[in-house]
Amino acid sequence: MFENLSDRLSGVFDRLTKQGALSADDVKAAMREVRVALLEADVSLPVAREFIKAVESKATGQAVTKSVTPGQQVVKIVHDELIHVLKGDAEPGALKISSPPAPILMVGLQGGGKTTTTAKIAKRLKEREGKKVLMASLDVNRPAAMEQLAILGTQIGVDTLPIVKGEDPVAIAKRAKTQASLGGYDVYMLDTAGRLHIDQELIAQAAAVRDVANPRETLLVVDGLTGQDAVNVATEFDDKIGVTGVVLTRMDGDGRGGAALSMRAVTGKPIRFVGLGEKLDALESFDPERIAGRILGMGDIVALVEKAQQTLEAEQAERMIRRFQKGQFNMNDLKMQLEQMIKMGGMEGLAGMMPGMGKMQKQISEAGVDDKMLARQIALINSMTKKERANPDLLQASRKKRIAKGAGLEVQELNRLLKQHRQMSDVMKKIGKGGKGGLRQMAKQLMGKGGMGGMPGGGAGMPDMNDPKAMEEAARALGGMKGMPGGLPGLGGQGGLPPGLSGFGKKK
Ligand SMILES: Nc1nc2c(ncn2[C@@H]2O[C@H](COP(=O)(O)OP(=O)(O)OP(=O)(O)O)[C@@H](O)[C@H]2O)c(=O)[nH]1
Repeated sequence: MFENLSDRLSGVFDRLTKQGALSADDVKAAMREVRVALLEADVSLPVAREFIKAVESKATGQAVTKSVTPGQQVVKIVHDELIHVLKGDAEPGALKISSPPAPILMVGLQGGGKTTTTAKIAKRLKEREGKKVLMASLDVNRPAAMEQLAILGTQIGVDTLPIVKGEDPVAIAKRAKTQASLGGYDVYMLDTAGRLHIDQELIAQAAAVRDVANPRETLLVVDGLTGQDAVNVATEFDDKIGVTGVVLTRMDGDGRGGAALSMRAVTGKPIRFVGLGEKLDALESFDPERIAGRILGMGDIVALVEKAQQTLEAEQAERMIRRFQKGQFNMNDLKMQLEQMIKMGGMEGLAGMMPGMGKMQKQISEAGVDDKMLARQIALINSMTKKERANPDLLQASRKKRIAKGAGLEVQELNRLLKQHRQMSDVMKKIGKGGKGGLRQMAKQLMGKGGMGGMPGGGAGMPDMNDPKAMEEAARALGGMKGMPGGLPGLGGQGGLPPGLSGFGKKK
C-alpha cells in the first residue's frame, strides 16, 4: 500500500554512485521524500516540518558507510532521529504507584478504549507486579459502561467498586479512595466517562475527580488511528486536566503510528503503553524502535546499515592490528590525529584516551601546550615534504630549519613535535610486540560499544606493553571511546592509527 521510504530514496541517490559524504542538496532532496513518508504515516504537518529540519542538519556532511546506499544511510539517520523524538523522559510502562493506595486517573474520549485499557493495566499490575488493584467506573451517563468494567474485572480477577445507583463521579471517586485504603489495595483506578468530543462538562467532571483523588498518574487513552485528532485531544486534556502519560490504542490496526510522533512532539508527554488488540493482554510498553520502523514503513534497512557499520569496524580493527604489528606510525598519521584532536574538542576532550597519552599529557600540559599548539604542529607537518612525512628519521638539522621556517616557527617547536611522534611510535611498536591475542582483544574493545565510563584518568600512564594483563586492561579502558560524538571520518581508511583513535569509527 505504501511505498517504502528506502525505495523512494534510492531514486534520489541514483546519481550518487561513489561512496562519499551526504551533500546538502542530496539531503534536501531526500528530505522531501521523508516528508511524504511521514505525512502518509499520519504525522501532522508542523511536526513533520520540525522533524525534517532536525534531520537535515544531522545528515548533511555525514559519511556514507561502505556497502550501504546513501538512501539506506538516510533511512537510518531518520530512524534514529524518530527514536530520539519518540522516547520520553519517563520509562515506558513504568507507573508511579508507590505509597499505596495510589490513584490512577484514566481519561479520554468515548470509544477510545479507556475502559478496556483500564482493565489491561490492572491485569498487568496484578500479574507482573503482584499489585492488589481496585477499579471503579465513574461513567454515570452510561450504566452499561459500569457493567462493562465489572465484567472485565471478573474476567481478569480484579476487584471493582460496587455500583451504587445515583451517585455522582466525585462521590464514586471518594468511595473508591476509602475502599482502597480500607481494603489494603496498592492501586485504585478511576475510569472516567468519555464523550464523543471534548466539552465543558466532561472537562469539569474530570477536573473535579482529579481534585478529590489527587492522582499519582493521569493517563490519557487515545485512539492511535485518529492521527491529528488524537494530538488535539491530548493537547486539550493536558491543558485542562494535566496528563502524566499517554496510552495509544488500536496500534494493531492498519495505521502507521504517525500519531505517536505527533503526540510526543506536540505534547511532550511520554507514551507509556500501546494497545495492540481487544484482548486484555494486548497491551505493551511503548517501544520507540518498533513505532519508528512502522512510521518509515521499512523493516530491515536499519539492521542492514548497522551490520554494514559493524563490518566496516571489523575491517578497521584488522587494519589497525596490521599497522600496530609493523609498528607503523608516520607523520601523516600524526597529522590526521592532530586534526581530529582539534575536531573533537582539543586536548581536553582527549585526556587520557590512549595508552601513553596520560603520561604524555602531563608533560604536554607542563610544557604549556594548548589547542593553538595543535594548529602549529599541523603547520609544521604541512611544511614537510612527502618523503619526510613518511620517514621522519630523515629530519636532520638543515631540513629541520627549512621546515620550521616554512611554518613560521622555531626549530625547538619542531623538535618537540618529533619527540612526541617518537613516543607515540614507541607505543605502537610495543603494542605490536604484545602478541596478536592481546591486540585482537584491544581492537575488539576499541570497536565495542559504550560510553566513556571505562577511560583511565589523565594521569594513568602507560601500561607495560610486555605484560599481557596490563595490555588487556588498557584495551578494556579504551573500550569506552566508541561512544564519543563526532567520529573520525577518514581515519579508519588510512590505517596507522595510534591506539585508541580509530575506534571512533563512522558513528553519527
Ligand atoms: N483493535 C483494538 N481494539 C481496541 C483496543 N483497545 C480497545 N479496543 C476496542 O475498542 C472498543 C472501545 O473500547 P472501550 O474500552 O469500550 O472504550 P472507552 O474509551 O472506554 O469508551 P467509553 O466507555 O464509551 O467511554 C472496544 O470494542 C475495545 O475492545 C486496541 O488496542 N486495539
